[in-house]
Amino acid sequence: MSELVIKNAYKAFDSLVVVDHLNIHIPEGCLLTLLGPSGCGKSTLLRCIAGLETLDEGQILLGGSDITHLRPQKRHIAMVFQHYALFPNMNVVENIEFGLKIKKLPADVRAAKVQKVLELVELQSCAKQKPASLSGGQKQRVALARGLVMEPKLLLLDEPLSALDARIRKSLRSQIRDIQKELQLTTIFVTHDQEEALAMSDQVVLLNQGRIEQHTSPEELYSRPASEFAAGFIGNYNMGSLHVFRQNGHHSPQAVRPETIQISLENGDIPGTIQSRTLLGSVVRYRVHTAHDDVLNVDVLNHGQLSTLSEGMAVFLSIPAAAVIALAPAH
Ligand SMILES: Nc1ncnc2c1ncn2[C@@H]1O[C@H](COP(=O)(O)OP(=O)(O)OP(=O)(O)O)[C@@H](O)[C@H]1O
Repeated sequence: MSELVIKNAYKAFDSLVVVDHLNIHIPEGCLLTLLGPSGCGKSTLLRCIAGLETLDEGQILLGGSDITHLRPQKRHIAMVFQHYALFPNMNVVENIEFGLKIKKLPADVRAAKVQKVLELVELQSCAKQKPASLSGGQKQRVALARGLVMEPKLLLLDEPLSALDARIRKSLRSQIRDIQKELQLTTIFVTHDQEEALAMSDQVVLLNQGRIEQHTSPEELYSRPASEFAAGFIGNYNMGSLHVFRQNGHHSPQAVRPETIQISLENGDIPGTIQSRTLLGSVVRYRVHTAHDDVLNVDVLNHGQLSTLSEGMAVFLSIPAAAVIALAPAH
């Protein structure tokens, strides 16, 4: 069993509270993403779990054992950082093998383990290359392999894709997810990128100033954000003091996703005028100025007549009641 339980974790730097009495349970084999804006405490929490920082209060249990005060080397945790920190004078195999040598494993055992992870990260063809001759994505796969070869109980990934270009990011994120699923490895992934969080995770914890704003599935976080902060961070919600919400008798904060608003040339509840049209790839986003002086973002799929409307056109919008989400106010 390698479930992770974080109990009442608290960490402050002088008067700055960075991890504020957090409780998180991560089941075995789960990939949980810590998501949140810069400075919300994601990396600090991760570093406390790895043993690179100490908690001021609270407890961390891994597979039922209390690891709160163990040295990092004793925790059976692997960590991959944004910057790969590979040994430049060692080739790929030597980099991956390093931790096994420290553990004084026999050469044949080391070789078999290294071979296995080389295949897992698909780097067999680069085995003898030095880091300087590798691409960013390959270096990050070596860093991952170096962690995996130690057969950790927990994998910590601290923004491992941030330094890579968009195309490599996407392919490496699905490769990491595949490997994590194959090994059934309990994993915490840190990012401030909502798309990455939604694409990769079993569960997401959205952090705001060291506290949990919402802990849920990616689907739920996207479709049912619980608070103004969550809706502001995820997706492109229409929010704020919109007339359309007030006229429906809603006085608490509300949000509605751009793709749930229906747009029509003939009929609908809310007349308006197209202010701008932006092509986002598979989706076209219209900004529509309504007769009630709201400005709403409306997304339509990029095909058919409704994706080719132009600025200044008169349209009608309809918002299904079920698409309107009630939010808790920001604290
Ligand atoms: N060793 C330290 N000493 C003092 N303050 C620190 C230390 N480490 C982090 N902090 C502060 O704690 C806060 C949280 O930092 P942390 O790196 O955990 O945030 P983060 O959510 O990971 O942000 P980012 O996405 O920018 O990495 C920040 O205000 C940071 O300046």
